[in-house]
Amino acid sequence: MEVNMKRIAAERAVEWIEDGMTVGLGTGSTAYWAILRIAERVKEGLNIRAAASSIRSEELAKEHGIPFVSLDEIDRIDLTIDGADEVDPDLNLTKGGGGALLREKVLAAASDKFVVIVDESKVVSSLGAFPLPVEIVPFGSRLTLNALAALGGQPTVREKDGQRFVSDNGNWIADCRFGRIANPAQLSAELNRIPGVVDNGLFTGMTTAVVVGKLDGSTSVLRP
Ligand SMILES: O=C[C@H](O)[C@H](O)[C@H](O)COP(=O)(O)O
Repeated sequence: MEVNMKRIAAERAVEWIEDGMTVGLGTGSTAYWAILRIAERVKEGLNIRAAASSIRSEELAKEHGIPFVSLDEIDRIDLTIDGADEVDPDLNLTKGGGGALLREKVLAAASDKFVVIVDESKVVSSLGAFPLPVEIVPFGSRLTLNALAALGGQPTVREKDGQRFVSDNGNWIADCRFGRIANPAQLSAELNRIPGVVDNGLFTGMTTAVVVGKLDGSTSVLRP
């Protein structure tokens, strides 16, 4: 039987959720499995409340009966579980393949623990093979794209099903190709200095642990 590496990583991370916690829900095909497992644990009696990093994760969680809390009602999140597109040896991440990077970063920054769940193909020696998503405001986008290009990002505005992709926040995503990213924190700061950039998919110094699902059916946990 084929091993579902995303699912085993997700289910292992969900074991870390304890009664009474406020839990942040990530977005994507790996976070999907975490949400389903959390829903099972809630049905078994786990008492938590959850906040989500995207409209689709919120809908999935509500559909499966996970008690929900608005971010406007809380000051901290105990534990957020989310996927990633790449993880480097320092546990810096590229995120935003699904376009949810801004809300994901808002949740991660407010979380006491930020646990990342990936299959082993996402663990890389340096970030950059996966195009870096950058969320930009539509206003003046040509100027913002010029600034991203000047930094060496070769930006492409994301499309989905032949239409411009619009984030949950009404913004666009510029997928950038910087090649190997030698200093993720520095690049992240440079990107966020561009006025039309809302945020970018580099998550540096935020990760508490990475749970890696492996082809042999095992998991491993990476810590900074
Ligand atoms: O915007 C999407 C998120 O950052 C996802 O967590 C990331 O793209 C990983 O997604 P997946 O688990 O589907 O590979």
